[in-house]
Amino acid sequence: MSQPLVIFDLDGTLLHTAPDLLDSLNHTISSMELAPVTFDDITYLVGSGARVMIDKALQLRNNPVSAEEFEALFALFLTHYSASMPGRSEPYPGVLDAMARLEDAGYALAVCTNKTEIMAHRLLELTGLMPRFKAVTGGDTFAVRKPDAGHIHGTIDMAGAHPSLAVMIGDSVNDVQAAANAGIPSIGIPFGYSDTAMENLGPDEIIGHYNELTPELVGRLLERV
Ligand SMILES: O=C(O)COP(=O)(O)O
Ligand SMILES: [Mg+2]
Repeated sequence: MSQPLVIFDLDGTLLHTAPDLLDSLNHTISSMELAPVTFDDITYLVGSGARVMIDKALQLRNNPVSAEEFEALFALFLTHYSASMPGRSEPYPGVLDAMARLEDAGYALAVCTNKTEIMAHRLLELTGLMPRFKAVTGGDTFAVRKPDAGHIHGTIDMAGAHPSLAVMIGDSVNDVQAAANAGIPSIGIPFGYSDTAMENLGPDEIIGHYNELTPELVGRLLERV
């Protein structure tokens, strides 16, 4: 029997990355002389990967660009973001203890993020967290990404786990929806980057702090499946 698996989203769930994402995004759009976006825009901008984030920022500033210009902006973002890592990004309060509790209880851990795979790996390497995860998949690892069930199922496969013994933890509609599409339970955290209140997204559980993320809670969710 495979190990039960707890899958974390990355931006806004495992790590508070918004200040660094914002810096790199503003560096990127300033190349087009566009006014910076603000921290309040983050809940709208983050959650579907850097391409969507840049696209939404351009829409906010009413500044459509050609496909070629867009690729140049995306490259500029990746270069700046990669060079700035780990920047000010840090784990949310209590998440490292929660990970340790789950590991001690026999759970394996994985990350399923819409960040590009190379950025997710680099950030987790630089924060020292990479060795903790059986699999880390990004928005470009497979042909599909969250909210598509295939992203979750691909992550579970890579971790050597089984969908009947996996739980997803995330901060946005993409996470809750991907879990529902994949037929696995979800835990929503309300302190990340979502422009819809977590209780309206319908996860199986909501935790207000990582001290509520216990092996007992995950075990209960898995029994319910
Ligand atoms: O960076 C993003 O837009 C999405 O990242 P997440 O899936 O880890 O929340
Ligand atoms: Mg997120």
